[in-house]
Amino acid sequence: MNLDIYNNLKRGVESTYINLNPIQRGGVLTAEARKAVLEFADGYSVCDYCFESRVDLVQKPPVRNLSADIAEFLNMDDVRFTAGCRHAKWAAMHMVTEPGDTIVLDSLAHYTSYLAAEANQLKVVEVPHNGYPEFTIDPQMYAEKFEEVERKTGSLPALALLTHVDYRYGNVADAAAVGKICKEYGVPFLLNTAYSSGIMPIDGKKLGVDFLCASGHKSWAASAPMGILATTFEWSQQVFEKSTIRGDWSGRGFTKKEVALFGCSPVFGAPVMSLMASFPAVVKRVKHWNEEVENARYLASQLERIEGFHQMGVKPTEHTLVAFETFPFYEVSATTKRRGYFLYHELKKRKITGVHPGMSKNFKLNTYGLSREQVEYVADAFIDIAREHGIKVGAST
Ligand SMILES: Cc1ncc(COP(=O)(O)O)c(C=O)c1O
Repeated sequence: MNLDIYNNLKRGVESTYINLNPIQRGGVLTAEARKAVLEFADGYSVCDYCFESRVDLVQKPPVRNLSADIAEFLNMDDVRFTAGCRHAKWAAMHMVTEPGDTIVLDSLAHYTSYLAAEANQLKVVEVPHNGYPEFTIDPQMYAEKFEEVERKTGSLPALALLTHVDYRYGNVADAAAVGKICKEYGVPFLLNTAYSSGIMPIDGKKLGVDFLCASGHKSWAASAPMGILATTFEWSQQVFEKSTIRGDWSGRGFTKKEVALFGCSPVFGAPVMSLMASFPAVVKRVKHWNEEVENARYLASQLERIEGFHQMGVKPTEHTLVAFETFPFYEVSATTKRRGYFLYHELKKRKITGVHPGMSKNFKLNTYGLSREQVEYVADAFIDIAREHGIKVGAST
């Protein structure tokens, strides 16, 4: 065993570079969060003053307040902290469905939605998207799928899941319309806000959401693994059901512990404290969502000046995660020694990172949190790379 490899660990990504990695933009810590992470880095440091056997009830540091404030911020009634959005989805499914049930989900759902269903022994029925180039989800298709499930199984689906913003094209789905259909049919509605809450304003009640799942490390400026499961008063008791198990020999029971949270939230320590320390900044930043989208639209318009480049998904984009089809770069890659990696290296030379190494035919990027100057710099860099490789660039409009 060579233990030296664990010394002096470094991330290997220059902090001065512009990072366009779609999954990373919304999880960049605030300065306050960096301080809190150091202060609470030790294992169970959040539990110094735990008197009620659950992290979400701890008052010093104010985790109890944070739960209530996040519920208010999302316009939901009750909140718990989970090990990522994936755990939140698993937990909601686990507590409101039975093995063998069917759930309906959008065909742009993240793999963790499918795996959460699989781990709960659920069958999935997909709502199709409308295909190239927009890939949108028609909310009305949820009603069609509900009826299809009822015809085939004799009962309505146990749950409907919608990915509010999908990870492939950054399309913002019409959650309110899906929420309304769910209410009409009486199907519980789970909204995956991994790419929306924490960066854009979300009102769970307005959207008709029963279970709102969020990702702290993706969109709330928190350290991983951090997730949020928010629900309504109607569901709270069932979703956060307390343990009833009893040792047959010892007679021991754990009646304060919540089953789907493994008793106590599994994210005490750095994750929850970074979420807490970033929360005031998050409350403020969602108010600037329109400016963020304007930056992404600007970048898309500049990249589309490059002949053969097309933005995919809804146009103009309604999110900061944007996907592009970039065939001319693919053609260039075939002529360079570095093949598909040429783009990665060209960007790296310009101190830009986060576009997946090896991608040149299409890629996605995220401008969230970048200044306008940084976005302009990125646009100029892509245009520069195109010109250097003989690709035509149209005039700026
Ligand atoms: C749409 C979507 N949902 C969920 C996840 C997973 O979130 P977490 O890592 O918090 O479990 C991702 C991660 O990329 C995602 O894109």
